[in-house]
Amino acid sequence: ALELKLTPALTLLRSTLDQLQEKDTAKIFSEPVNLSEVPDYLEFISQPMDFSTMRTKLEGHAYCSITDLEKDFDLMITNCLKYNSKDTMFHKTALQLREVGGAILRHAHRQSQSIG
Ligand SMILES: CCOC(=O)c1ccc2c(c1)NC(=O)[C@@H](C)N2
Repeated sequence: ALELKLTPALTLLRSTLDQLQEKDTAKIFSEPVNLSEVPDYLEFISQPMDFSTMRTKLEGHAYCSITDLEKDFDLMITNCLKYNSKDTMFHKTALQLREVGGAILRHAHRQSQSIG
């Protein structure tokens, strides 16, 4: 039935998002960049993204596949790499999260193929 078919897909999306967020130990990606703290952020970044926004989208059925989730993860990382210069903790942290996140997403893609 439909409800049985959808549940594994949502469960895989949730567990993948949880695994990605767990690797953000400094929690710099947990919430949207604070625009009062970083007033020029939107001059450089047209589409902000963060894990709380991704979770709201996930629960709102905005992601139909792991690929959809991966697109927002990549957006979040590239925003950080663009805005923050190479010598910042933010930039270095984003590079590391991109690597470890890639492995998590590759595994999730494989699992997704097996649940159809
Ligand atoms: C309370 C001050 O917080 C920040 O200035 C700040 C807090 C979190 C941030 C960030 C800035 N910049 C970023 O690019 C993303 C990755 N995270």
